[in-house]
Amino acid sequence: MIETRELTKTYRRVTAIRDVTFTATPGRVTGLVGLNGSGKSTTLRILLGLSRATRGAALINGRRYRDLKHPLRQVGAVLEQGLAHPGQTGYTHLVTQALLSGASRRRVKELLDFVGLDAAAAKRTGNYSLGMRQRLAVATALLGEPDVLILDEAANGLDPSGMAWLRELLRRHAAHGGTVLISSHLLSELELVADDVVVIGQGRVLHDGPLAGLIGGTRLRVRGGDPALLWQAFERHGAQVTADGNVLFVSGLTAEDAGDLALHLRVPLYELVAETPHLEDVFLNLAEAS
Ligand SMILES: Nc1ncnc2c1ncn2[C@@H]1O[C@H](COP(=O)(O)OP(=O)(O)OP(=O)(O)O)[C@@H](O)[C@H]1O
Repeated sequence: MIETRELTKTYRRVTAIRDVTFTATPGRVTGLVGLNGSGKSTTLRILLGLSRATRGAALINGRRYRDLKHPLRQVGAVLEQGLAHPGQTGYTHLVTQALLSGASRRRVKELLDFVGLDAAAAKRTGNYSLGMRQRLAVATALLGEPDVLILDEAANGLDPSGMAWLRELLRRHAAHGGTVLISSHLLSELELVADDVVVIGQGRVLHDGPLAGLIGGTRLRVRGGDPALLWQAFERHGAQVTADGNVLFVSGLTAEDAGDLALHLRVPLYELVAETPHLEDVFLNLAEAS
């Protein structure tokens, strides 16, 4: 479980975050989304004890990071700037980190295989691609088998198959009861993995809740032979209807019901599409409204 309460961080004249309050619950993937400079890294760095809050609380499993008894076994973190020394091989880096978290060499080997770096384990990390460095960072985070995972822009540099791999890993971690908090400025990345979303804009929480609630309901886009007749029939069925020329936008009705009604009226349909608003648009609206 991750909790922040009225978390505020001020750098001289800049307030990076103000009164940021949210919870990331076990068993779910929580996405922290915001434009560049909105305060995501600041929030995550405070949670991980890398920066001090000016005010408020940042708790992991009910404690501040510095008060955790076995931090590396409770929290795994993937931060934007990789921690591996470029002269070290992937294997040496993991073995060194394993000593800190009390993990065995067998676990190191398992993880190299798990993140797909088996073949590159003997290469220096300085020669790794960005995607390989991200995979190594994920392996490092998993060393201590922590239940809480915190990832800052972890999908950066991953190709589509790497992204799919990371999504699957995070979903599986949550399915086993783990807590996952992942930040991104790309909403499309989180849309496929997050159960809950915390939207942050200019250091403030703009939305906190299930992803489905943020996206809102699906609406239908309907184009047919007699728009006025369709409009009346849809409204009689309790739907809300708006129009743009001959195209009707209908909410509160399933595509099946709309199709059946049109058939009953013998009005031909040329287009019947269920549209889900894109998260990017929802976010831009929230950011503009703030
Ligand atoms: N050490 C610092 N000194 C002064 N201002 C800072 C410092 N760190 C961050 N800030 C400011 O705080 C605000 C939030 O920055 P932060 O890095 O948390 O945003 P972010 O959402 O993670 O952005 P990005 O996606 O670009 O990493 C920005 O205005 C940034 O310039």
